[in-house]
Parts: sequence; structure tokens; C-alpha cells
Amino acid sequence: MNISGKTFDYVIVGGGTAGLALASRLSEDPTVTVVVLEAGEANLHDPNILIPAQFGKTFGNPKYDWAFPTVKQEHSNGKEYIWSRGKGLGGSSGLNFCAWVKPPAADVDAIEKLGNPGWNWQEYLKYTRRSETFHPPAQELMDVYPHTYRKEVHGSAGPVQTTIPFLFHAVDLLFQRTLVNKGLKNVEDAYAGDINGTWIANANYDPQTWTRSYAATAYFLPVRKRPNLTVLTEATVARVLFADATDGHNLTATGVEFIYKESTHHVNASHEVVLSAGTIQSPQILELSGIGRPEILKDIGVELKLQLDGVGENVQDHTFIGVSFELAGSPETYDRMRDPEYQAEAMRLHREGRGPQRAGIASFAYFPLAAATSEAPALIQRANEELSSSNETLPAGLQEQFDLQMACLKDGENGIDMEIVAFPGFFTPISLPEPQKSYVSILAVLNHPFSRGAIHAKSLNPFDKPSIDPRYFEKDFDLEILVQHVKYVRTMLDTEPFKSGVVCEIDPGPKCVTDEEIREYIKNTHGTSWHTVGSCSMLPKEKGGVVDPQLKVYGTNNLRVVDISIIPIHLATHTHATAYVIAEKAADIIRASLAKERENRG
Ligand SMILES: Cc1cc2nc3c(=O)[nH]c(=O)nc-3n(C[C@H](O)[C@H](O)[C@H](O)COP(=O)(O)OP(=O)(O)OC[C@H]3O[C@@H](n4cnc5c(N)ncnc54)[C@H](O)[C@@H]3O)c2cc1C
Repeated sequence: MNISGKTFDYVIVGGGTAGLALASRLSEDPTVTVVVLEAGEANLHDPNILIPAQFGKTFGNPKYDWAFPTVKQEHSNGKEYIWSRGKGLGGSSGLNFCAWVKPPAADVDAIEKLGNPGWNWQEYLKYTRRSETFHPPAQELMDVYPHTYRKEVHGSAGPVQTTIPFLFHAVDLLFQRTLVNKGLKNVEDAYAGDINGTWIANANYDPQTWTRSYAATAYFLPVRKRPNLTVLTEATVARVLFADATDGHNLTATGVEFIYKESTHHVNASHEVVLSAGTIQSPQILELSGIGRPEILKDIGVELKLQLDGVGENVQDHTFIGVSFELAGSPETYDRMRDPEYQAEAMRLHREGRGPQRAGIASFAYFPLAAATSEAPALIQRANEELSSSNETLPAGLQEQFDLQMACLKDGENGIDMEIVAFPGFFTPISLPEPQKSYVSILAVLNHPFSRGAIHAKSLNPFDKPSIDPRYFEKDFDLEILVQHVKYVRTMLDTEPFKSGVVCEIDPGPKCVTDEEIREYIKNTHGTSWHTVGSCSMLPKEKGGVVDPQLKVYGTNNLRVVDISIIPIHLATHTHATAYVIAEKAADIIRASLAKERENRG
């Protein structure tokens, strides 16, 4: 480690999804120097990461996973949760489920409507295409399932490799055909801004090797020898350092302090410091650096440098619930992986580029509440009443977010509030799967929660995990939406081919009938989808914003946040692809800022 005390143009905190993508793009310019400090290990060339379809294998292992505990959740029967988050190069892109999903255009446009010019669907499309190379599905897959796609919305030269994963087709066909028979449409290409209907998702797999394509392999490894790019792992950033602040002026970040092999060091930034530590740790680092709410900083004993009340607030998580069914005829599903012999054979086949280890989670459906239930108008009325009857004074700007969420709910044609995903295997936490049997678990996801949580530093110690309070179901309507999901999923049993393809429901099972019983099932078994956003929201400052549309922290000259924490209102999507969009756009913003600075200097 020979960087202590050295100066780089850009210091990036966190070598995760967005951090490595940004570092790779910025270091394309040989005249600038970039350093990335990552708290975790490198974890490169690691089969636990690279070989797909090993869902959850790295969870809870401190080599890969931060495993953050939440506080007790008052509205979920006092339960506490563990939130996995990737640690090491690639961050969460190294431990996620590789479902490559993008939001509907309207959700991205909502970000712009909240006061962020340039953060709209057209820009999203431009940057997401830059981030990926899409490989059309292999003929082997096309033969079974007729995939359709529109070439022009996919990237053809970006670092992240994407394709249709190998599928357990019996389940996919069961799911898709049933939903079409229930009135949903088959979406031609869900990457064009319209996700309303049912479709097969890509996975971020490289079809040459059938391995995970993630920030470390896609953005970092190909450029690791650049002389102007330095990446240091096992380096935990404790705080951002600032020049002595002169009253009334913006703060200037001069570098960061970090801990490496139990000693404290610093590096200097001659241009900018960028926080890419993710939704949970970017706000923690801001607070440890003296930026945030005065009462939080006082509690942890940090001198307030800049009051910014939005830090760690406006937190929104996608939570999900599963309904599992036993399948007739025991078709091939992930359930077979519980058999050590099958698994060994799957690994052997993978070495030859074949077999089920290439599988993904791919059958999705997104649709409006009105497509799920005839009670939608009454439910929406109830949501309205809940939001307007509350005596609490809403934080500044939250009403605007609620208005957009209500508009989405009311749009019975295209407003997406429901999501169900077919997991081909047993994935619910109450019953145990039986050997020789096959299952499908339909996972239902809350896309636009009204509840807002908070994430704050608990102490001055950067190794102390922050306090995480998602406040699940603080707004009861969030729970109601999940009840509607469960009821909708159960109606699939009345429709072919699900009707004859399924033997019976396993969880929650026949004892769970009334809405009240479904509510209890949800409260006792729901979990995070690991898509948390909002803790460093991009919003006008007076509306709770932490960063402006240039991703610059308000009140600073050269400190940005570039990760998924800046999303101010949740999207009906999984967030991996979006993290790259943020990084790609940030790279353009930072390059433009440097060009301007150089021009001014003459
Ligand atoms: C278990 C799981 C499954 C998921 N499944 C999917 C999926 O299938 N599809 C999908 O679209 N999305 C999925 N996601 C979400 C998606 O992966 C994330 O939203 C996205 O990767 C977040 O990127 P990020 O850059 O914001 O943060 P991260 O990728 O988490 O990067 C943050 C990095 O900062 C580092 N860091 C933190 N603090 C410090 C510090 N003090 N000093 C130095 N380094 C620090 C961390 O170690 C980490 O490497 C999943 C996420 C998880 C956790």
C-alpha cells in the first residue's frame, strides 16, 4: 500500500457497482488520476461469485456480505431483518441474483418531475445502452420459448454482458401463459420503457463463459493495468476531509481518511471526492464527515460542518412476499439442486458451458393494481384517506412524491404497482420442501412504498454498522398492496395452465384465508428485495435533497454521491442496471465539469 498521503484527481469511496463503473470511465482520460478505496477484499476470479444460479451462497459470509441488521419493525410484529449487501470489488453486483431489469419510462420521468432536469427515460436509455452488450438468445432457448426483442433499445458495445439465461421452461411457460390467459399482455421487449405485462428478463451473464458479468469483470478487470487507475481493497473510509471552512462558503473536500491494516491514512483529492459506498454507507460517511442532521451528529459526537437534513432520510425499500406451490409431474427446477449428485453434475456441466448452472430468475410480470382487482378504485380511495388523514407534518417535498405515486396508482392502464416473479423452486420460509418434489414460488414485490425509513450512523466508529429503520408498513396501504398481490397470485389457480400444472399451494396454505390472516402471513414472512434507495436523495435542497442533479452534495464544491442512494422515488424495477446508468451519467457530468474548469483556466 503506497498511496498514503498521495494525491489523485478523483478519490472514489467504494469499489462496488457504481464505484467501479465510474472509476473505469473517468480513467479513460489518461491525463487524470483515479483512486478507488474499497472496504472489502478483491474477491476476484472467485467461483462463488462467478458461477450463476448459486442464489444466496455468499449471504452472511463476511468475506462477501455486510449483512446489516435492521432495527425491530413495529409494523411487522417486531421482527428484525438482515439486509445483505455486497462487500469487495463489485459490491452488490457480485452477490445479487443477476436479474437484469429496467424501469418503466414513467418512473424515470418521475425523477425529473421532482426537480431533476436531465434525469428522464431518454437519458436513461442512452446511458443504459452505453453500459451493456446484449447477446440475443441462443437458438437452444429460442426453440423452446419465442423471445422477442427490439435491437435498438439494447447496448451492443458496453462492458456488462447480458443475455437470456438458461430457463426451467416448464415453470416459465406455466407462468407466462397463465398470465396471458388472465388478460396480461406479452411484452415484446421490456427494455423499451413499457414493462406492463409478462416477459422473460435477461441476466447479466456472459454467454461465452456463462459466468456473472458484474462491475469487477465488466468495468474493472479489462482496465486494471491503466497506470492512472489505482484500486486499494480492505481500505475502509472513515470520513471525508475538508479544507478549513470559511463562514458562508461551500465546503471543499481535500481527500479522505481511511483505515488500512489497522492504521489510519489519508489520500488527497485535487479535484473531487465521490461517495459510491451504496445506500447504507454513503449517508453514514457523510454523517461521520460532519454533514447531516444536527441532532444525529450531536448524538454521535461529530462536529457539524454542514446541516443537510435529508442525509439518511427518505429511505425506500422494495419488500417481497412469496407464495409457493407444488408442481404436478415434478418438472426440472432449482429444487433438484438440493440433491448433491445433481449439483455436482450441474457444476461439471457448467465447466463445459452447459447445464442448469446457467439458469436465472427470468419470468416477470408487472401490471397496474386495476388489472389485479376490481376493488382498485375503493383501495385507492383508502390510500388517499390514509395519506390525507395523517396528523403528522410531512417532511418537505414528500407530498410531491406521494402525488406522483398516487397518479401512478390511479393510472389503471399503465401505472405499474404490481410485480410478480416466478422463482422456479421452493423459496418460502414456513414449510420445508420435500425431496423428489418440484415447486414454483411466486414472489410479489412492493414497488412504490409510501412508508419512508431512515439510515443513520450510530457512532463515530466507521466499522459500526449504521442504524437501519425501513419502517415497513408504517403506511398501512403498503401492506394492503401486498395482500392484493397474494390474492391475485391465488387466482392463478383458477386459470390454465396453472390450474392443472399445480398440485396445491404450500405457503401460506389453506389455513390462511381471510385478509387478516394474509396480513399476518405477510408481516411474519416478508423480506427485503435489497433494492433500497433514497438515503442521499437527488432533490431540491429545500425538499429534503442531499445532492443536486449534478450529483453534488449541497453546500460543497467537489463532493458527489454516485450510487443507488440518490434515487429519490422508487422505481418499478430491480436496481442493478440503474446503478450503472447513474455511474455512466455521472462520468459525463464529471468530465464536463473538468473540461469547463480547464477552459476557465485557459
Ligand atoms: C442480495 C442482493 C440481491 C440483488 N438482486 C438483484 C437482482 O437480481 N437484480 C437487480 O437488478 N438488482 C439486484 N440487487 C440490487 C443491486 O445489486 C444494487 O442495487 C446495486 O448493485 C447497488 O449498487 P451501488 O453501487 O449503489 O452499491 P454497492 O454495489 O453495494 O457498492 C457499495 C460498495 O461500497 C463499499 N463500501 C461501503 N462502505 C465503505 C467504506 N466506508 N469504505 C470503503 N468502501 C466502502 C462496499 O463494500 C461496496 O463494495 C440485489 C442486491 C442484493 C444485495
